[in-house]
Amino acid sequence: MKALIVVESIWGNTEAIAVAIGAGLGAGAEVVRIDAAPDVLPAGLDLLVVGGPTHAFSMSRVDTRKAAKDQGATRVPRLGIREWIGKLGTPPRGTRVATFDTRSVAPRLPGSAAKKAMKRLVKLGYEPLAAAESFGVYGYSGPLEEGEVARAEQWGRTLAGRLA
Ligand SMILES: Cc1cc2nc3c(=O)[nH]c(=O)nc-3n(C[C@H](O)[C@H](O)[C@H](O)COP(=O)(O)O)c2cc1C
Repeated sequence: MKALIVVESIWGNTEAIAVAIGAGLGAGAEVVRIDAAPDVLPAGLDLLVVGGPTHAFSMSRVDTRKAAKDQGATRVPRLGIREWIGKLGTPPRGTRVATFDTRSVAPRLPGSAAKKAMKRLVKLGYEPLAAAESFGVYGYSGPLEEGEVARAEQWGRTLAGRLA
């Protein structure tokens, strides 16, 4: 099984979820930060997993990442999953996809980057392996809601089970 997990993260919460999903997926899963994500996907990929923070009800944009910087974030990626997905072409037939996001649970804000990402990826020709999934963080910078790392690892195991 070959899986690539591409993650955008500003304060590290979404990245921690990505690492846990990778552990759940098991051997053959690789986590890559958005800044280092390849524009052309590796050959023989069984599963692409894409995750990012929910910003303004959707995937981040230049202005929302700037807003994060203005709030003191120091590790703001130069591009987000929205722009990265925009560079992807049609995948080989049968390439599966899963998407996840983090979003604020206190205060509880609406929106899901994962749902928007899934819509774009399905339009490109990826086949969904699971419904878009969300994980909770407190406020903008976190930490993650209790139990979310374990739930992410379990979600990774579920994905691996569906691929088998
Ligand atoms: C500019 C901005 C807009 C945000 N908008 C939303 C939102 O619409 N809905 C939501 O649930 N969370 C929102 N958040 C909270 C983010 O989802 C939260 O910062 C993110 O999950 C943290 O993940 P990270 O540490 O990986 O960056 C927003 C955060 C920022 C900085």
